Amino acid sequence: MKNGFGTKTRKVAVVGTGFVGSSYAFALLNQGIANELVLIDINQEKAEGEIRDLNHGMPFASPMHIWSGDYDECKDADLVVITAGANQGPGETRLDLVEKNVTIFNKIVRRIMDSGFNGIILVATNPVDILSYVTWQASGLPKERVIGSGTILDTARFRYLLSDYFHVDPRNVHAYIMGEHGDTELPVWSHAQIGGVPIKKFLNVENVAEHPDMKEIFLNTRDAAYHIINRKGATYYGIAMGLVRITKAILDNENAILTVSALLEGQYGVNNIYSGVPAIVNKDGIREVLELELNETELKQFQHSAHVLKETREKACQ
Ligand SMILES: NC(=O)C1=CN([C@@H]2O[C@H](COP(=O)(O)OP(=O)(O)OC[C@H]3O[C@@H](n4cnc5c(N)ncnc54)[C@H](O)[C@@H]3O)[C@@H](O)[C@H]2O)C=CC1
Ligand SMILES: CC(=O)C(=O)O
Repeated sequence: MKNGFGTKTRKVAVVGTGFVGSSYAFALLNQGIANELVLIDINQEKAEGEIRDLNHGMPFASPMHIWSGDYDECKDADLVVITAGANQGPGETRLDLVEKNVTIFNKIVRRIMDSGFNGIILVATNPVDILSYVTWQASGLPKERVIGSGTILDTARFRYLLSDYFHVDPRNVHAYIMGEHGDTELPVWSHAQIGGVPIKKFLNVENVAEHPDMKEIFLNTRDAAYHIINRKGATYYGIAMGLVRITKAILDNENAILTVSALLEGQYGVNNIYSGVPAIVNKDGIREVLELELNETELKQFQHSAHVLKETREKACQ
């Protein structure tokens, strides 16, 4: 479909215009990735305020039509990004949010689907792996078209901290965080490399996982959200940029490899769980989950993480 700018419409709807949703909208506008953006929130005044503020930046950005609306606006969206729901207070884990946010999601997803929507849903609300599963179930969409932001942010934090330690551009650091976006996530040291050179060669050690500096880097990655929430109450810029990265991979049909939350059906010995894994993302959503050869410790950690996600989901959804 053509829009008023004479270009193909790339329409994104955001449900939830709090810290994460509004930062995502701002990053999307700055990067000129979509040309139609609709913001939906239970607090319509908040969504309207964000629209006005974003629109005043338009003379400095690529043309984009931004407005606030209701769920019927999802009907012809290419992508709906859900960032609505409760966030963590100091000391709260992501899994502590599960009951509140499952209840909210059941309502939101029904309203999105009632609009006639038939695109891709990207979930960011926590606990993101469990809510991605709930969205997949409640929407009836194929698994490829329900994506969680997974460990995209954790992987970015990890790459940044490693780049800072080794004094190398983070774009040249290739290392994944997998599993739950949360306390049971794991660093995949066995495949971590910088410009093609394994990190163990840089450190001149056999077991990177036992290196004290690498242990500290992983802990600072895993606990980054707690460190930020204790200082400023919430995290939003990093995830907003991660969500834009996934959006670009979808709208530009990039076949990009990103650590997102995907439904696992036997990969890594795990079934019927959404969890953070490297996957190929394109216009159809998740094209393929990559199955890395994890070492024994990593595989056990990944399966433990999946077990915790499954138990939490079953308790919350019974
Ligand atoms: N996946 C990730 O890496 C990250 C996820 N998050 C998660 O994102 C979520 C949002 O966080 P913030 O934006 O900081 O929270 P926030 O409280 O600033 O915003 C939440 C928004 O959701 C709206 N909302 C609540 N119930 C709704 C409903 N039924 N329908 C429509 N809108 C509704 C609220 O009015 C509010 O505007 C949280 O669950 C947080 O934990 C935050 C950072 C990173
Ligand atoms: C809040 C959250 O999930 C994060 O910053 O990782």
